[in-house]
Amino acid sequence: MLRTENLGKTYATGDEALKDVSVEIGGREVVAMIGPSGAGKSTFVRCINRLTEPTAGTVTLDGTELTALGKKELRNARRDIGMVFQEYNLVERLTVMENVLSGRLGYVSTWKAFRRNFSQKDVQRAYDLLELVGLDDMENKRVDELSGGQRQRVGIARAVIQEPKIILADEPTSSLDPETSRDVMRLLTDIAVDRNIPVLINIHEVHLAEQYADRILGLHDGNLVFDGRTAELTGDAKDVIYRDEGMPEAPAAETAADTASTTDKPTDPVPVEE
Ligand SMILES: Nc1ncnc2c1ncn2[C@@H]1O[C@H](COP(=O)(O)OP(=O)(O)OP(=O)(O)O)[C@@H](O)[C@H]1O
Repeated sequence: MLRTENLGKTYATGDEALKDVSVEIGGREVVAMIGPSGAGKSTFVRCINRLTEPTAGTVTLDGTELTALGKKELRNARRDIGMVFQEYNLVERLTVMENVLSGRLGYVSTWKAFRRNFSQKDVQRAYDLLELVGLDDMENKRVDELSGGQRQRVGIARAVIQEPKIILADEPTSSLDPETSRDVMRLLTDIAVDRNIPVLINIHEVHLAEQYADRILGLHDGNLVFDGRTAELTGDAKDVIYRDEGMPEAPAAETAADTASTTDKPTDPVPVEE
């Protein structure tokens, strides 16, 4: 269970990006955080694992108060949080397998990691995950040879191999085309169920949040102005979240036929030019 209490962030510039945000996220729910540009979505996600240091409030994961930890303890605690990034954050010149295994680095000794000496169990886990994300037989490809969707799948496999207690995804679909975005969202929702962990996704596209999330958090100007089941996200609720800003439009290609296959298995991603 992840709990934030009165979480706040004021940047050195004086920007109050997050104000008193208190939420609990647990079970295997998929939670989408939506809101206009600059509402504080990335700040919230990054404050959870202290990639950005909060300036107020607390973050607790399964009883451990992350905001109270020293550097070394925090490094250990971060193993419990799988991160998926907008720009993938992979090591481009390494292979798919090496990138996935790097998710285990927190678990192997520095010496072993230096020699890239992973246990057979970890290697088998990586193979299983590559199959899960639809990248079997691609383990020896260099990441810079992959499409955007394939890279994001590597990023997801790297997060899952940590065996985290929660996955945080910071704009995981922003660099992807609509079809690949849906594949990635479907994969993240499948992982929540299969691994029995919650997934928090910070996302611009409201239609994807509505299609895939169980619960929506709405931020406006650093304030949590909506926290409810996806079905409760009415037009009025969207007006509160997006007041004065305008809601991002769904892409024109987003038709009923496009969305009908959401329960299918993920298909191969469409290559994306980067
Ligand atoms: N490093 C920083 N230093 C100063 N201000 C920052 C910093 N990062 C973010 N901000 C400010 O904090 C506020 C929230 O930014 P944040 O990136 O969290 O919003 P967001 O909802 O994720 O936006 P977007 O959807 O455009 O990515 C904005 O006003 C932004 O300008």
